Amino acid sequence: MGAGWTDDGRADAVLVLVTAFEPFGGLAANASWEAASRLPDAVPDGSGGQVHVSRARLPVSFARAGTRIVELMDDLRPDAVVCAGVARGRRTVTVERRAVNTMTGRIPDNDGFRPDGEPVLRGEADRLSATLPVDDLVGAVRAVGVSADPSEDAGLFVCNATYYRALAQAGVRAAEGGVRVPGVVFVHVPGEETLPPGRCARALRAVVEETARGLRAGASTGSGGASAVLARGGAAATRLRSLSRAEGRALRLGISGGVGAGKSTVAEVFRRRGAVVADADELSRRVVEPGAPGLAQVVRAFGGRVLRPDGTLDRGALARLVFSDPRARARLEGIVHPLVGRAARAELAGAPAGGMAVYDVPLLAETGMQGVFDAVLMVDAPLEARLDRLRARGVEPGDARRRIAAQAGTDRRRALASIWIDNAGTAEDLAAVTEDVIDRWLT
Ligand SMILES: CC(C)(COP(=O)(O)OP(=O)(O)OC[C@H]1O[C@@H](n2cnc3c(N)ncnc32)[C@H](O)[C@@H]1O)[C@@H](O)C(=O)NCCC(=O)NCCS
Ligand SMILES: Nc1ncnc2c1ncn2[C@@H]1O[C@H](COP(=O)(O)OP(=O)(O)OP(=O)(O)O)[C@@H](O)[C@H]1O
Repeated sequence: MGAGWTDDGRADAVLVLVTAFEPFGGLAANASWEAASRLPDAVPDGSGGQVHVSRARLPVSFARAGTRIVELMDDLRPDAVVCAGVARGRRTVTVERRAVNTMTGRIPDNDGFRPDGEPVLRGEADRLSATLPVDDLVGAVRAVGVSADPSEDAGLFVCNATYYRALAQAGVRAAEGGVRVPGVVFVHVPGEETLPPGRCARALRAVVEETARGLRAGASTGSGGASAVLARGGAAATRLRSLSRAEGRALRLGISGGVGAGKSTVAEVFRRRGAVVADADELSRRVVEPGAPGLAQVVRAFGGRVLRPDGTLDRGALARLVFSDPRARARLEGIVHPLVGRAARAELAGAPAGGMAVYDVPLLAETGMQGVFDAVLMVDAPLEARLDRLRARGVEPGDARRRIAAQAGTDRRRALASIWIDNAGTAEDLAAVTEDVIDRWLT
Protein backbone atom coordinates (compact mmCIF):
# COMPACT_ATOMS: atom_id res chain seq x y z
CA MET A 1 0.00 0.00 0.00
CA GLY A 2 1.18 3.53 -0.48
CA ALA A 3 4.40 3.70 -2.46
CA GLY A 4 4.18 1.86 -5.74
CA TRP A 5 0.39 1.74 -5.93
CA THR A 6 -0.47 3.97 -8.80
CA ASP A 7 -3.45 2.10 -10.20
CA ASP A 8 -5.60 5.20 -10.13
CA GLY A 9 -2.95 7.45 -11.63
CA ARG A 10 -2.37 9.28 -8.36
CA ALA A 11 1.13 10.34 -7.46
CA ASP A 12 2.96 8.03 -5.14
CA ALA A 13 2.24 10.13 -2.06
CA VAL A 14 0.78 8.51 1.03
CA LEU A 15 -2.33 10.27 2.31
CA VAL A 16 -4.23 10.25 5.58
CA LEU A 17 -7.75 11.68 5.42
CA VAL A 18 -8.86 13.21 8.73
CA THR A 19 -12.53 14.01 9.17
CA ALA A 20 -14.17 15.90 12.03
CA PHE A 21 -17.55 17.50 12.61
CA GLU A 22 -19.22 20.89 12.50
CA PRO A 23 -20.83 22.23 15.72
CA PHE A 24 -24.13 20.79 16.92
CA GLY A 25 -26.40 20.72 19.92
CA GLY A 26 -26.45 24.53 20.21
CA LEU A 27 -22.68 24.86 20.76
CA ALA A 28 -20.55 27.36 18.85
CA ALA A 29 -17.64 24.98 18.21
CA ASN A 30 -16.96 21.26 17.89
CA ALA A 31 -13.81 20.11 19.70
CA SER A 32 -13.10 17.51 17.00
CA TRP A 33 -12.91 20.11 14.24
CA GLU A 34 -10.98 22.52 16.46
CA ALA A 35 -8.36 19.77 16.80
CA ALA A 36 -8.44 18.65 13.14
CA SER A 37 -8.14 22.19 11.81
CA ARG A 38 -4.84 22.57 13.70
CA LEU A 39 -3.26 19.57 11.98
CA PRO A 40 -0.41 20.32 9.56
CA ASP A 41 -0.63 19.45 5.84
CA ALA A 42 1.96 16.73 6.29
CA VAL A 43 3.40 14.76 9.18
CA PRO A 44 6.68 12.85 9.51
CA ASP A 45 6.48 9.18 8.60
CA GLY A 46 9.15 8.10 11.06
CA SER A 47 11.70 7.26 8.36
CA GLY A 48 12.67 10.66 7.08
CA GLY A 49 9.70 11.24 4.77
CA GLN A 50 6.31 12.88 5.03
CA VAL A 51 2.76 11.64 4.86
CA HIS A 52 0.14 14.05 3.51
CA VAL A 53 -2.84 14.99 5.62
CA SER A 54 -6.16 16.08 4.16
CA ARG A 55 -8.82 17.47 6.52
CA ALA A 56 -12.56 17.55 5.94
CA ARG A 57 -15.39 18.95 8.05
CA LEU A 58 -18.52 16.83 8.00
CA PRO A 59 -22.10 17.89 8.69
CA VAL A 60 -23.72 16.50 11.84
CA SER A 61 -26.31 14.79 9.69
CA PHE A 62 -27.07 11.09 9.54
CA ALA A 63 -27.92 11.40 5.86
CA ARG A 64 -25.21 13.76 4.64
CA ALA A 65 -22.12 12.83 6.72
CA GLY A 66 -22.05 9.22 5.44
CA THR A 67 -22.52 10.28 1.83
CA ARG A 68 -19.78 12.87 2.19
CA ILE A 69 -17.20 10.52 3.68
CA VAL A 70 -17.83 7.94 0.96
CA GLU A 71 -17.37 10.68 -1.68
CA LEU A 72 -14.14 11.79 -0.03
CA MET A 73 -12.81 8.24 0.08
CA ASP A 74 -13.66 7.71 -3.58
CA ASP A 75 -12.19 11.02 -4.70
CA LEU A 76 -9.03 11.13 -2.61
CA ARG A 77 -8.27 7.40 -2.34
CA PRO A 78 -6.58 7.88 1.04
CA ASP A 79 -4.33 5.20 2.51
CA ALA A 80 -5.93 5.71 5.92
CA VAL A 81 -8.99 7.48 7.27
CA VAL A 82 -8.98 8.89 10.80
CA CYS A 83 -12.46 10.07 11.76
CA ALA A 84 -12.81 12.30 14.80
CA GLY A 85 -15.87 13.35 16.73
CA VAL A 86 -16.71 14.73 20.13
CA ALA A 87 -18.11 12.68 23.02
CA ARG A 88 -18.82 15.30 25.68
CA GLY A 89 -19.55 12.85 28.49
CA ARG A 90 -16.20 11.07 28.17
CA ARG A 91 -13.16 11.92 30.29
CA THR A 92 -10.49 10.55 27.97
CA VAL A 93 -9.71 10.33 24.28
CA THR A 94 -11.26 7.07 23.11
CA VAL A 95 -10.30 5.03 20.08
CA GLU A 96 -13.27 3.04 18.87
CA ARG A 97 -12.95 -0.69 18.21
CA ARG A 98 -16.14 -0.94 16.18
CA ALA A 99 -19.11 0.72 14.55
CA VAL A 100 -22.61 -0.70 14.87
CA ASN A 101 -25.26 -0.83 12.18
CA THR A 102 -27.84 1.14 14.16
CA MET A 103 -28.81 4.82 14.29
CA THR A 104 -30.48 6.31 17.35
CA GLY A 105 -30.59 9.97 18.36
CA ARG A 106 -31.24 11.23 21.87
CA ILE A 107 -31.38 14.63 20.16
CA PRO A 108 -32.07 15.40 16.49
CA ASP A 109 -29.12 15.85 14.10
CA ASN A 110 -28.54 19.21 12.39
CA ASP A 111 -31.18 18.30 9.78
CA GLY A 112 -33.76 17.77 12.51
CA PHE A 113 -33.67 13.98 11.95
CA ARG A 114 -33.92 11.76 15.00
CA PRO A 115 -33.72 8.05 14.12
CA ASP A 116 -34.85 5.37 16.50
CA GLY A 117 -33.01 2.14 15.80
CA GLU A 118 -32.91 2.17 11.99
CA PRO A 119 -29.91 0.47 10.34
CA VAL A 120 -27.13 2.59 8.86
CA LEU A 121 -27.03 0.25 5.85
CA ARG A 122 -29.91 -2.15 5.48
CA GLY A 123 -28.96 -5.80 5.16
CA GLU A 124 -25.31 -5.25 6.13
CA ALA A 125 -23.31 -6.64 9.07
CA ASP A 126 -24.42 -5.73 12.61
CA ARG A 127 -21.01 -4.31 13.39
CA LEU A 128 -17.73 -3.58 11.65
CA SER A 129 -14.34 -3.39 13.32
CA ALA A 130 -11.58 -0.82 13.09
CA THR A 131 -9.00 -1.62 10.44
CA LEU A 132 -6.22 0.44 12.01
CA PRO A 133 -4.57 -0.86 15.19
CA VAL A 134 -6.66 0.61 18.01
CA ASP A 135 -4.29 -0.28 20.85
CA ASP A 136 -1.26 1.20 19.11
CA LEU A 137 -3.18 4.44 18.56
CA VAL A 138 -4.25 4.57 22.22
CA GLY A 139 -0.59 4.11 23.15
CA ALA A 140 0.45 6.95 20.85
CA VAL A 141 -1.99 9.37 22.50
CA ARG A 142 -0.84 8.36 25.98
CA ALA A 143 2.75 8.86 24.88
CA VAL A 144 2.08 12.58 24.37
CA GLY A 145 0.66 12.83 27.90
CA VAL A 146 -3.06 12.74 27.14
CA SER A 147 -5.30 10.12 28.79
CA ALA A 148 -6.70 7.66 26.26
CA ASP A 149 -8.55 4.35 26.23
CA PRO A 150 -9.90 1.89 23.73
CA SER A 151 -13.69 1.89 23.56
CA GLU A 152 -15.95 -0.96 22.50
CA ASP A 153 -18.13 1.02 20.11
CA ALA A 154 -18.78 4.52 18.87
CA GLY A 155 -22.30 4.97 20.31
CA LEU A 156 -25.36 5.28 18.08
CA PHE A 157 -25.29 8.89 16.89
CA VAL A 158 -23.88 10.46 13.71
CA CYS A 159 -20.26 9.63 14.69
CA ASN A 160 -21.04 5.92 14.71
CA ALA A 161 -23.05 6.06 11.49
CA THR A 162 -20.19 7.87 9.74
CA TYR A 163 -17.66 5.36 11.05
CA TYR A 164 -19.85 2.49 9.86
CA ARG A 165 -20.12 4.02 6.37
CA ALA A 166 -16.35 4.54 6.15
CA LEU A 167 -15.60 0.95 7.23
CA ALA A 168 -18.22 -0.40 4.85
CA GLN A 169 -16.74 1.63 2.00
CA ALA A 170 -13.26 0.28 2.76
CA GLY A 171 -14.82 -3.20 2.69
CA VAL A 172 -16.29 -2.49 -0.74
CA ARG A 173 -12.84 -1.53 -2.01
CA ALA A 174 -11.34 -4.67 -0.52
CA ALA A 175 -14.01 -6.84 -2.13
CA GLU A 176 -13.37 -5.16 -5.49
CA GLY A 177 -9.91 -6.63 -5.52
CA GLY A 178 -7.98 -4.79 -2.94
CA VAL A 179 -5.88 -1.91 -4.23
CA ARG A 180 -5.54 1.07 -1.91
CA VAL A 181 -7.95 -0.21 0.70
CA PRO A 182 -7.65 2.37 3.46
CA GLY A 183 -7.32 1.52 7.14
CA VAL A 184 -10.13 3.25 9.06
CA VAL A 185 -10.49 4.26 12.69
CA PHE A 186 -12.66 6.57 14.75
CA VAL A 187 -11.41 8.70 17.64
CA HIS A 188 -13.70 10.43 20.12
CA VAL A 189 -12.33 13.47 21.91
CA PRO A 190 -13.83 14.86 25.13
CA GLY A 191 -15.46 18.30 25.17
CA GLU A 192 -13.35 21.45 25.63
CA GLU A 193 -14.37 21.69 29.28
CA THR A 194 -12.49 18.41 29.89
CA LEU A 195 -9.58 18.61 27.44
CA PRO A 196 -8.24 22.04 26.41
CA PRO A 197 -8.06 22.56 22.61
CA GLY A 198 -4.25 22.59 22.47
CA ARG A 199 -3.98 19.21 24.20
CA CYS A 200 -6.83 17.83 22.15
CA ALA A 201 -5.05 18.83 18.93
CA ARG A 202 -1.87 17.18 20.22
CA ALA A 203 -3.76 13.94 20.88
CA LEU A 204 -5.29 13.87 17.40
CA ARG A 205 -1.94 14.65 15.84
CA ALA A 206 -0.43 11.72 17.74
CA VAL A 207 -3.06 9.43 16.20
CA VAL A 208 -2.33 10.74 12.71
CA GLU A 209 1.44 10.48 13.16
CA GLU A 210 1.20 6.91 14.45
CA THR A 211 -1.01 6.04 11.48
CA ALA A 212 1.49 7.67 9.13
CA ARG A 213 4.37 5.73 10.68
CA GLY A 214 2.48 2.49 10.20
CA LEU A 215 1.71 3.28 6.57
CA ARG A 216 5.27 4.21 5.77
CA ALA A 217 6.73 1.22 7.58
CA GLY A 218 4.56 -0.93 5.34
CA ALA A 219 5.32 0.96 2.16
CA SER A 220 9.06 0.84 2.65
CA THR A 221 9.12 -2.94 3.05
CA GLY A 222 6.48 -3.75 0.47
CA SER A 223 4.02 -4.78 3.15
CA GLY A 224 1.69 -3.00 5.47
CA GLY A 225 3.11 -2.24 8.93
CA ALA A 226 0.28 -0.95 11.05
CA SER A 227 -1.90 -0.47 8.01
CA ALA A 228 -4.80 -2.67 7.02
CA VAL A 229 -3.49 -4.14 3.81
CA LEU A 230 -0.43 -6.17 2.84
CA ALA A 231 0.06 -6.85 -0.84
CA ARG A 232 2.42 -8.98 -2.94
CA GLY A 233 1.75 -9.07 -6.65
CA GLY A 234 -1.81 -10.29 -7.12
CA ALA A 235 -2.21 -11.47 -3.53
CA ALA A 236 -3.51 -9.08 -0.88
CA ALA A 237 -4.24 -9.57 2.81
CA THR A 238 -6.71 -7.24 4.49
CA ARG A 239 -7.02 -7.00 8.24
CA LEU A 240 -10.73 -6.70 8.88
CA ARG A 241 -10.71 -6.96 12.68
CA SER A 242 -8.25 -6.39 15.46
CA LEU A 243 -6.56 -9.53 16.72
CA SER A 244 -6.57 -10.56 20.35
CA ARG A 245 -3.83 -12.73 21.72
CA ALA A 246 -4.00 -14.37 25.16
CA GLU A 247 -0.87 -14.60 27.30
CA GLY A 248 0.44 -17.98 28.36
CA ARG A 249 -0.81 -20.09 25.48
CA ALA A 250 -0.45 -20.47 21.73
CA LEU A 251 -2.30 -18.18 19.33
CA ARG A 252 -5.37 -20.05 18.08
CA LEU A 253 -5.84 -19.36 14.40
CA GLY A 254 -8.52 -20.81 12.13
CA ILE A 255 -7.75 -20.91 8.40
CA SER A 256 -10.62 -21.44 6.03
CA GLY A 257 -12.00 -20.65 2.62
CA GLY A 258 -14.00 -22.25 -0.17
CA VAL A 259 -12.83 -25.30 -2.06
CA GLY A 260 -9.72 -24.50 -4.09
CA ALA A 261 -9.26 -21.04 -2.60
CA GLY A 262 -5.75 -21.78 -1.39
CA LYS A 263 -6.07 -22.44 2.33
CA SER A 264 -3.82 -25.51 2.34
CA THR A 265 -1.12 -23.48 0.61
CA VAL A 266 -1.44 -20.80 3.30
CA ALA A 267 -1.45 -23.43 6.05
CA GLU A 268 1.75 -24.90 4.62
CA VAL A 269 3.50 -21.55 5.10
CA PHE A 270 2.41 -21.54 8.74
CA ARG A 271 3.76 -25.07 9.12
CA ARG A 272 7.11 -23.98 7.69
CA ARG A 273 7.14 -21.14 10.19
CA GLY A 274 6.85 -23.54 13.11
CA ALA A 275 3.09 -23.54 13.72
CA VAL A 276 1.36 -26.72 14.83
CA VAL A 277 -1.16 -27.25 12.03
CA ALA A 278 -4.14 -29.59 12.09
CA ASP A 279 -5.65 -30.24 8.65
CA ALA A 280 -9.34 -31.17 8.81
CA ASP A 281 -9.34 -32.69 5.31
CA GLU A 282 -6.41 -34.91 6.17
CA LEU A 283 -7.98 -35.92 9.49
CA SER A 284 -11.27 -36.64 7.74
CA ARG A 285 -9.39 -39.18 5.64
CA ARG A 286 -7.60 -40.69 8.62
CA VAL A 287 -10.77 -41.29 10.64
CA VAL A 288 -12.26 -43.42 7.84
CA GLU A 289 -9.18 -45.53 7.06
CA PRO A 290 -9.65 -49.31 7.26
CA GLY A 291 -9.86 -50.24 10.91
CA ALA A 292 -10.62 -46.67 12.07
CA PRO A 293 -13.96 -46.21 13.90
CA GLY A 294 -15.44 -43.87 11.27
CA LEU A 295 -15.35 -46.34 8.39
CA ALA A 296 -17.74 -48.83 9.98
CA GLN A 297 -20.18 -46.03 10.79
CA VAL A 298 -20.04 -44.69 7.22
CA VAL A 299 -20.67 -48.17 5.79
CA ARG A 300 -23.57 -48.64 8.20
CA ALA A 301 -25.07 -45.34 7.00
CA PHE A 302 -24.46 -45.64 3.25
CA GLY A 303 -23.98 -49.33 2.55
CA GLY A 304 -21.29 -51.31 0.77
CA ARG A 305 -21.62 -49.17 -2.42
CA VAL A 306 -19.16 -46.67 -0.83
CA LEU A 307 -16.45 -49.31 -0.43
CA ARG A 308 -13.87 -50.33 -3.02
CA PRO A 309 -13.15 -54.00 -3.55
CA ASP A 310 -10.07 -53.68 -1.33
CA GLY A 311 -12.21 -52.52 1.60
CA THR A 312 -11.10 -48.86 1.53
CA LEU A 313 -13.57 -46.00 1.24
CA ASP A 314 -14.53 -45.04 -2.32
CA ARG A 315 -14.31 -41.28 -1.81
CA GLY A 316 -15.44 -40.49 -5.34
CA ALA A 317 -18.62 -42.51 -4.92
CA LEU A 318 -19.31 -40.96 -1.54
CA ALA A 319 -18.66 -37.47 -2.93
CA ARG A 320 -21.15 -38.03 -5.76
CA LEU A 321 -23.69 -39.13 -3.20
CA VAL A 322 -23.31 -36.39 -0.63
CA PHE A 323 -22.80 -33.40 -2.93
CA SER A 324 -26.08 -34.09 -4.68
CA ASP A 325 -28.11 -34.75 -1.53
CA PRO A 326 -27.97 -32.37 1.46
CA ARG A 327 -29.51 -34.95 3.80
CA ALA A 328 -26.88 -37.53 2.95
CA ARG A 329 -24.21 -34.86 3.43
CA ALA A 330 -25.57 -33.95 6.85
CA ARG A 331 -25.54 -37.61 7.80
CA LEU A 332 -21.90 -38.03 6.72
CA GLU A 333 -20.90 -34.85 8.54
CA GLY A 334 -22.64 -36.11 11.67
CA ILE A 335 -20.30 -39.10 11.62
CA VAL A 336 -17.06 -37.49 10.47
CA HIS A 337 -17.05 -34.07 12.17
CA PRO A 338 -17.00 -35.23 15.82
CA LEU A 339 -14.14 -37.63 15.06
CA VAL A 340 -12.20 -34.94 13.19
CA GLY A 341 -12.84 -32.36 15.93
CA ARG A 342 -11.49 -34.67 18.59
CA ALA A 343 -8.37 -35.51 16.58
CA ALA A 344 -7.74 -31.83 15.79
CA ARG A 345 -8.01 -30.77 19.43
CA ALA A 346 -5.50 -33.45 20.41
CA GLU A 347 -3.02 -32.29 17.76
CA LEU A 348 -3.38 -28.59 18.52
CA ALA A 349 -2.97 -29.10 22.27
CA GLY A 350 0.70 -29.71 21.48
CA ALA A 351 1.35 -26.09 20.46
CA PRO A 352 3.58 -24.37 23.01
CA ALA A 353 2.79 -21.05 24.74
CA GLY A 354 3.86 -18.22 22.49
CA GLY A 355 3.54 -20.43 19.39
CA MET A 356 0.75 -20.81 16.86
CA ALA A 357 -1.96 -23.47 16.82
CA VAL A 358 -3.50 -23.42 13.34
CA TYR A 359 -6.62 -25.30 12.29
CA ASP A 360 -6.99 -25.59 8.50
CA VAL A 361 -10.69 -26.32 8.25
CA PRO A 362 -12.91 -25.83 5.17
CA LEU A 363 -16.25 -25.69 6.99
CA LEU A 364 -15.37 -23.11 9.66
CA ALA A 365 -18.15 -20.66 8.80
CA GLU A 366 -20.62 -23.43 8.01
CA THR A 367 -20.20 -25.02 11.45
CA GLY A 368 -20.01 -21.73 13.37
CA MET A 369 -16.78 -22.60 15.15
CA GLN A 370 -15.23 -19.11 14.93
CA GLY A 371 -15.61 -18.54 18.68
CA VAL A 372 -12.82 -20.98 19.55
CA PHE A 373 -10.19 -18.95 17.69
CA ASP A 374 -8.30 -15.77 18.55
CA ALA A 375 -8.42 -14.94 14.85
CA VAL A 376 -9.86 -16.36 11.67
CA LEU A 377 -7.94 -16.12 8.39
CA MET A 378 -10.06 -16.58 5.29
CA VAL A 379 -8.57 -17.25 1.87
CA ASP A 380 -10.54 -16.36 -1.21
CA ALA A 381 -9.84 -16.39 -4.94
CA PRO A 382 -11.81 -15.54 -8.07
CA LEU A 383 -14.17 -18.38 -9.00
CA GLU A 384 -12.59 -19.04 -12.39
CA ALA A 385 -9.12 -19.28 -10.86
CA ARG A 386 -10.42 -21.74 -8.27
CA LEU A 387 -12.03 -23.91 -10.93
CA ASP A 388 -8.86 -23.83 -13.07
CA ARG A 389 -6.62 -24.73 -10.16
CA LEU A 390 -8.87 -27.54 -9.08
CA ARG A 391 -9.09 -28.83 -12.66
CA ALA A 392 -5.30 -28.94 -12.76
CA ARG A 393 -5.50 -31.11 -9.64
CA GLY A 394 -7.96 -33.48 -11.31
CA VAL A 395 -11.19 -32.11 -9.83
CA GLU A 396 -13.93 -31.69 -12.44
CA PRO A 397 -15.57 -28.23 -12.54
CA GLY A 398 -19.00 -29.83 -12.01
CA ASP A 399 -17.79 -31.53 -8.81
CA ALA A 400 -16.15 -28.27 -7.68
CA ARG A 401 -19.34 -26.29 -8.29
CA ARG A 402 -21.44 -28.76 -6.33
CA ARG A 403 -19.05 -28.42 -3.40
CA ILE A 404 -19.14 -24.63 -3.67
CA ALA A 405 -22.95 -24.78 -3.60
CA ALA A 406 -22.70 -26.70 -0.31
CA GLN A 407 -20.43 -24.08 1.27
CA ALA A 408 -20.87 -20.64 2.82
CA GLY A 409 -20.70 -17.62 0.51
CA THR A 410 -18.26 -14.74 0.62
CA ASP A 411 -20.43 -12.50 2.83
CA ARG A 412 -20.76 -15.09 5.54
CA ARG A 413 -17.04 -15.72 5.51
CA ARG A 414 -16.15 -12.04 5.56
CA ALA A 415 -18.47 -11.45 8.50
CA LEU A 416 -16.24 -13.54 10.75
CA ALA A 417 -12.79 -13.07 9.22
CA SER A 418 -10.06 -11.20 11.06
CA ILE A 419 -7.77 -11.47 8.06
CA TRP A 420 -8.92 -11.82 4.47
CA ILE A 421 -6.48 -13.01 1.81
CA ASP A 422 -7.28 -12.54 -1.86
CA ASN A 423 -5.34 -15.23 -3.72
CA ALA A 424 -5.60 -13.66 -7.17
CA GLY A 425 -1.91 -13.84 -8.15
CA THR A 426 0.64 -16.63 -8.31
CA ALA A 427 1.20 -19.27 -5.66
CA GLU A 428 4.46 -17.43 -4.85
CA ASP A 429 2.51 -14.20 -4.22
CA LEU A 430 0.22 -16.10 -1.87
CA ALA A 431 3.12 -17.57 0.08
CA ALA A 432 4.86 -14.17 0.28
CA VAL A 433 1.78 -12.34 1.54
CA THR A 434 1.21 -15.09 4.10
CA GLU A 435 4.78 -14.62 5.36
CA ASP A 436 4.03 -10.90 5.69
CA VAL A 437 0.83 -11.62 7.63
CA ILE A 438 2.82 -13.77 10.07
CA ASP A 439 5.62 -11.22 10.45
CA ARG A 440 3.47 -8.10 10.65
CA TRP A 441 0.29 -9.13 12.35
CA LEU A 442 0.81 -12.42 14.17
CA THR A 443 4.25 -12.32 15.77
C1 LIG B 1 -17.23 -36.53 0.60
C2 LIG B 1 -15.77 -36.87 0.77
C3 LIG B 1 -15.60 -38.37 1.04
C4 LIG B 1 -15.07 -36.53 -0.55
O1 LIG B 1 -13.69 -36.78 -0.42
P1 LIG B 1 -12.61 -36.06 -1.36
O2 LIG B 1 -11.32 -36.82 -1.16
O3 LIG B 1 -13.15 -35.97 -2.75
O4 LIG B 1 -12.50 -34.58 -0.84
P2 LIG B 1 -11.73 -34.01 0.45
O5 LIG B 1 -12.20 -34.69 1.68
O6 LIG B 1 -10.27 -33.98 0.20
O7 LIG B 1 -12.31 -32.52 0.52
C5 LIG B 1 -11.92 -31.54 -0.43
C6 LIG B 1 -12.75 -30.31 -0.26
O8 LIG B 1 -14.15 -30.59 -0.49
C7 LIG B 1 -14.93 -29.72 0.29
N1 LIG B 1 -15.81 -30.48 1.18
C8 LIG B 1 -15.57 -31.66 1.81
N2 LIG B 1 -16.61 -32.01 2.56
C9 LIG B 1 -17.52 -31.03 2.44
C10 LIG B 1 -18.80 -30.83 2.98
N3 LIG B 1 -19.34 -31.70 3.82
N4 LIG B 1 -19.46 -29.69 2.63
C11 LIG B 1 -18.93 -28.81 1.80
N5 LIG B 1 -17.72 -28.96 1.24
C12 LIG B 1 -17.02 -30.06 1.56
C13 LIG B 1 -13.95 -28.90 1.12
O9 LIG B 1 -13.67 -27.70 0.46
C14 LIG B 1 -12.70 -29.76 1.12
O10 LIG B 1 -11.54 -29.00 1.34
C15 LIG B 1 -15.12 -36.08 1.92
O11 LIG B 1 -14.99 -34.73 1.56
C16 LIG B 1 -15.89 -36.16 3.23
O12 LIG B 1 -15.84 -37.14 3.93
N6 LIG B 1 -16.65 -35.06 3.54
C17 LIG B 1 -17.45 -35.01 4.74
C18 LIG B 1 -16.63 -34.59 5.91
C19 LIG B 1 -16.34 -33.12 5.88
O13 LIG B 1 -17.22 -32.30 6.08
N7 LIG B 1 -15.07 -32.80 5.61
C20 LIG B 1 -14.63 -31.43 5.64
C21 LIG B 1 -13.66 -31.18 6.75
S1 LIG B 1 -14.04 -31.92 8.29
N1 LIG C 1 -2.16 -18.44 -6.59
C1 LIG C 1 -2.13 -19.67 -7.11
N2 LIG C 1 -1.77 -19.87 -8.39
C2 LIG C 1 -1.76 -21.12 -8.91
N3 LIG C 1 -2.12 -22.22 -8.25
C3 LIG C 1 -2.49 -22.08 -6.96
C4 LIG C 1 -2.52 -20.80 -6.33
N4 LIG C 1 -2.96 -20.96 -5.05
C5 LIG C 1 -3.20 -22.28 -4.89
N5 LIG C 1 -2.91 -22.95 -6.03
C6 LIG C 1 -3.09 -24.39 -6.30
O1 LIG C 1 -4.51 -24.57 -6.38
C7 LIG C 1 -4.90 -25.77 -5.75
C8 LIG C 1 -5.84 -25.43 -4.58
O2 LIG C 1 -5.09 -24.79 -3.57
P1 LIG C 1 -5.12 -25.33 -2.06
O3 LIG C 1 -5.00 -26.81 -2.02
O4 LIG C 1 -4.16 -24.54 -1.27
O5 LIG C 1 -6.61 -24.87 -1.76
P2 LIG C 1 -7.60 -25.35 -0.66
O6 LIG C 1 -8.43 -24.16 -0.35
O7 LIG C 1 -6.87 -25.97 0.46
O8 LIG C 1 -8.39 -26.42 -1.49
P3 LIG C 1 -9.33 -27.61 -0.95
O9 LIG C 1 -10.54 -26.93 -0.47
O10 LIG C 1 -9.56 -28.41 -2.19
O11 LIG C 1 -8.57 -28.35 0.07
C9 LIG C 1 -3.62 -26.47 -5.31
O12 LIG C 1 -3.27 -27.38 -6.30
C10 LIG C 1 -2.62 -25.32 -5.21
O13 LIG C 1 -1.31 -25.77 -5.41
